[in-house]
Amino acid sequence: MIELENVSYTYGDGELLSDVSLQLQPGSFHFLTGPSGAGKTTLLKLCYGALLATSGRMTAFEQDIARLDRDQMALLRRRIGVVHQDCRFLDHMTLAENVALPLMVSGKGENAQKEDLLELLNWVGLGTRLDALPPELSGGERQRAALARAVILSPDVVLADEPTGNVDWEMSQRLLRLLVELNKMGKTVLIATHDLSLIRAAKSQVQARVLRISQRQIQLAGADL
Ligand SMILES: Nc1ncnc2c1ncn2[C@@H]1O[C@H](COP(=O)(O)OP(=O)(O)OP(=O)(O)O)[C@@H](O)[C@H]1O
Repeated sequence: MIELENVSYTYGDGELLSDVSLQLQPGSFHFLTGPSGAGKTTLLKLCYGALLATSGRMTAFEQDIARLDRDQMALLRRRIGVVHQDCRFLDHMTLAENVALPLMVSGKGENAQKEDLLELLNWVGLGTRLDALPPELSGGERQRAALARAVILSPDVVLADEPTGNVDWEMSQRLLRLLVELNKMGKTVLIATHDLSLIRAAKSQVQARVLRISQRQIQLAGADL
């Protein structure tokens, strides 16, 4: 579904990822871990085409990401939902409007059903917060809204960058359950996190592969987490 073949990435002052190969199979669940600055966010950006590999080949849905034109890239982005580390809401728009934004941008806003939006917001437990403005939301509410926005276009793949950053343990478990639920619906899920206790907690809920970025390489983490 998403494949990296001998991918390297350099920001300018040295190579961050070196000759990395990885496959995300349809319906799989992955954690991506590693120390701060190891390149987790960068790897996610390569997966959804926000960055292009310095060398090597990135494939998504059997298409070479580097060869996509603007329209093809837009279609790719619809098939990959991203929960960004910093959530990135527009503060003058309500929670419901923010979550619905991808529908508007993709031209699906006209046909969108209010009931579907409400169902999605109920699913993340925000059905009563539709009119709240982003600055009024708690950290956990923001993260759940970001998750709802990431999946509103029914993507095949969900990439979540530290989705449980800045929330307490109970909320991180709630977010994890939502991501596991998405995976059980057939979506491929990749979570970048430095929170090893989250990974341990997931073990009883889902069969997940744990990848670790270390010294510019990606390794499969052992059972010693
Ligand atoms: N746009 C950029 N230009 C130059 N360097 C960058 C840029 N973005 C990230 N970096 C650097 O690349 C390295 C990896 O950053 P990245 O955000 O991918 O790591 P990360 O593993 O996600 O870190 P964290 O866990 O702290 O979020 C860092 O040293 C960072 O400073």
